[in-house]
Amino acid sequence: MTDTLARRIDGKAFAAGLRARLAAEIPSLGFQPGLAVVLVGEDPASQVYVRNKAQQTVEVGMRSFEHKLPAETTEAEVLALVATLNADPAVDGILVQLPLPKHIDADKVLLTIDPAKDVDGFHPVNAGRLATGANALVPCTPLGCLMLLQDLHGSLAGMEAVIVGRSNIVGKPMAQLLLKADCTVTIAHSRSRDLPALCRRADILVAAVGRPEMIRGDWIKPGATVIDVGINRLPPDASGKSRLVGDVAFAEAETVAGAITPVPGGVGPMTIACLLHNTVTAAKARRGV
Ligand SMILES: NC(=O)C1=CN([C@@H]2O[C@H](COP(=O)(O)OP(=O)(O)OC[C@H]3O[C@@H](n4cnc5c(N)ncnc54)[C@H](OP(=O)(O)O)[C@@H]3O)[C@@H](O)[C@H]2O)C=CC1
Ligand SMILES: Nc1nc(=O)c2c([nH]1)NC[C@@H]1CN(c3ccc(C(=O)N[C@@H](CCC(=O)O)C(=O)O)cc3)C=[N+]21
Repeated sequence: MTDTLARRIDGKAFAAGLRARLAAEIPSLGFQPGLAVVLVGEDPASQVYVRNKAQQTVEVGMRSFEHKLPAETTEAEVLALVATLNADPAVDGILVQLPLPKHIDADKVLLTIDPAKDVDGFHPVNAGRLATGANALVPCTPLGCLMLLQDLHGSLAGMEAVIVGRSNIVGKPMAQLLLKADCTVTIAHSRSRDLPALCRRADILVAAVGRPEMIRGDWIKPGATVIDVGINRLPPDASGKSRLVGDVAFAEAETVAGAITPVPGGVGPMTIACLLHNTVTAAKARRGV
């Protein structure tokens, strides 16, 4: 423990700045980038998230195309919609909200998205490009984490980074980005031995597990930078309020860490801002600007 609390990394403010820079750039492009979001089913959390995305898309001056389909939609219908969006010249970015209902093969849907419009960066072509150091559309959440880290530290060269979680959406692309930024990278997962000891090596600790407050204060090296990707909604307490917490026990961690992202207000807002950023990048590349 140290006497001072960790610096809180304000992802919400950084994301607002990023959106303001996009809003300033878009009028000079000579065309209006368009983002299509596909939502299958009625999951209330996804509906809120998709509404936020659509609102922020319009606020920065882009076109938003929302496709809300009922939960019973067939896989063939989703594939046909993606094909239509691939062919639509007004659409620069396509995002299919995950998770999809169980009867739809998500990998098959992601493979159908034109890699040039894959603003989530989930298509294997973009994952392969990122892994080999080529120009890629990079998954939004890890891209947002990298921006926060570079804003705080400048160069990350030589730093020990430990990422807990190895999903294709967060953990793996985060590792690729930190490796590219010259960190020494360790990826931990559910089969890792002595996770607390692994975490204590980290100058940069990224938590992307999906387990509320799993990472404790005494797993953190004093002064380390902690990036908490986890978004976990706890069941309502006695007063009926449900609370959002990360994968890190924040109150403990902030007495040890040098800097830490809060939940909410940390990584989450960066994900949406990076989605808009990727849409502008994809639009410029496709239209040869
Ligand atoms: N802020 C944002 O914008 C976003 C937040 N999220 C949040 O981030 C979190 C992670 O998401 P995502 O990557 O999609 O999740 P996944 O469930 O796809 O992956 C979780 C990873 O954590 C690992 N894991 C699970 N339990 C343990 C454990 N006890 N010890 C060590 N590792 C463990 C798993 O290991 P294994 O591979 O061995 O099973 C897996 O690699 C979630 O809370 C999600 O809601 C996700 C996307 C965007
Ligand atoms: N194809 C696809 N791409 C995604 O990027 C994707 C997805 N599917 N499915 C779901 C996850 C989750 N995700 C979040 C994004 C922003 C916040 C966010 O803005 N959070 C705010 C507020 C959250 C709240 O109050 O509910 C915050 O952390 O401050 C959260 C979660 C993107 N995901």
